[in-house]
Amino acid sequence: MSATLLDGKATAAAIRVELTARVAALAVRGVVPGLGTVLVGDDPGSASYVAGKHRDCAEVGITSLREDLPATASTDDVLAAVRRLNEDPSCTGFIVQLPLPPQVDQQAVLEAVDPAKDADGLHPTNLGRLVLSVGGSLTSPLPCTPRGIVELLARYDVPLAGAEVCVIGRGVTVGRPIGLLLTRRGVDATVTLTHTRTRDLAAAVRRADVVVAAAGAAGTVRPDWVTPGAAVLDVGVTRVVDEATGRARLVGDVDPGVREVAGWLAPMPGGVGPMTRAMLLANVVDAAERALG
Ligand SMILES: Nc1nc(=O)c2c([nH]1)NC[C@@H]1CN(c3ccc(C(=O)N[C@@H](CCC(=O)O)C(=O)O)cc3)C=[N+]21
Repeated sequence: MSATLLDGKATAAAIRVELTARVAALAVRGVVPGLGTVLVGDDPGSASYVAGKHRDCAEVGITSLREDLPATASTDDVLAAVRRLNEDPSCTGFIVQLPLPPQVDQQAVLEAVDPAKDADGLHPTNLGRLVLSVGGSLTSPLPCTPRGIVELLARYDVPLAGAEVCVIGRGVTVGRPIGLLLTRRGVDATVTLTHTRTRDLAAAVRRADVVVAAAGAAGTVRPDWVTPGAAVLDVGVTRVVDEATGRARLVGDVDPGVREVAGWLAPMPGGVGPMTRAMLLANVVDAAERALG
């Protein structure tokens, strides 16, 4: 038996249709949401992600604004771009594409974003609000990938209440915040956060009903570690060069054999990535609705 695919591509497309209707309703009230992006340098991967975000915006009726800076930009140059978007009323939400070049103070840049316009949900104020809200409604933006994962699991009715979740990877965009979402009242999962120094990763994965693989290391999750029927979400993206063809391709953290053991699988590509993009749009539309009251 092969796992049921958690189809992030199709789910994200359905979410974009829902968002298109909400954007049309905002237009009736005289508001057009606008997503800004700050892109520093010319990394082809980052450029292609940013281009994808602007395509998504066009599809749902969100205006896009771009601040493209050279790879040599200083912290002050990036802070100036952030301030322009903070002050631009046509920009209702924006992101600073990560990673930033080493000479730019990433922490200072993320803190300079107006928390009300933080489409990534990565501003300290919004991460803090997430820490502080154990239950009840959260009106601040959520980090896009964690929100996308919870949304994908919910739409496929993967049980989370009382479930054991193993998160692999302690990164700020996925591993650290996702436990906060999954342990909220009403979601009620139990979360183990593992990382490169975890003593027995295999044992932690074997206990899990849900595995979130966000380590960024190809083949981390072995088929014999996965409990039959578990849900496995592949969040890793690693560039590998094919020995035979010499061509680069992207691979996830999950060994291909896991598909035969898992009950559900969010593959890479086609799983969590498209959901991340859809949640960015959702954060922008949410912010525009909140601004109207
Ligand atoms: N401020 C900021 N916010 C981000 O959200 C952010 C970032 N910086 N830096 C880089 C990472 C990476 N990321 C991805 C989003 C979608 C796919 C995606 O849609 N991937 C496709 C395959 C690749 C493709 O088709 O381009 C898929 O999984 O099906 C991948 C990666 C967002 N990031």
